[in-house]
Amino acid sequence: MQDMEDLYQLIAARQKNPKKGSYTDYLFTEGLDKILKKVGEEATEVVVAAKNPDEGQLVYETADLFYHVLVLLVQQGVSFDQIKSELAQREGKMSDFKDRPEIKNL
Ligand SMILES: N=c1c2ncn([C@@H]3O[C@H](COP(=O)(O)OP(=O)(O)OP(=O)(O)O)[C@@H](O)[C@H]3O)c2ncn1[C@@H]1O[C@H](COP(=O)(O)O)[C@@H](O)[C@H]1O
Repeated sequence: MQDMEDLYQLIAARQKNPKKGSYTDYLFTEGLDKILKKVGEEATEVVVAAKNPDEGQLVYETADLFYHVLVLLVQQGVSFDQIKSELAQREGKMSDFKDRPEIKNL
């Protein structure tokens, strides 16, 4: 089994030591705009899949999106720990969203 952090590290290793013929290497060679295009496409495919009764398709497209987002983070020099820290510091802070004025006025 490969978790997200392992996959991030593998992608970072591909950037450091390019592997000829690798799709990941192809994305890094093409650069930021290509990676952004893929993230956008994959996000759209997740949206379409979620409206489809086939749960497997949603799982497949979500995995594609996660992979491409990890490639984007590596490309931009954002570490996996930065994402983990951001999520961790939100823990317990988001539960009072109903008290926000903009929510109360809905
Ligand atoms: N998780 C993934 C993963 N998910 C999706 N993809 C690739 O993402 C592409 C998405 O398919 P599309 O049809 O949208 O794109 P395409 O037509 O192939 O290519 P484009 O010209 O559109 O870019 C496919 O080519 C998939 O192979 C992935 N490629 C690699 N990984 C992981 O990354 C690791 C390292 O991969 P490589 O370095 O590429 O061997 C692998 O061991 C895998 O674990």
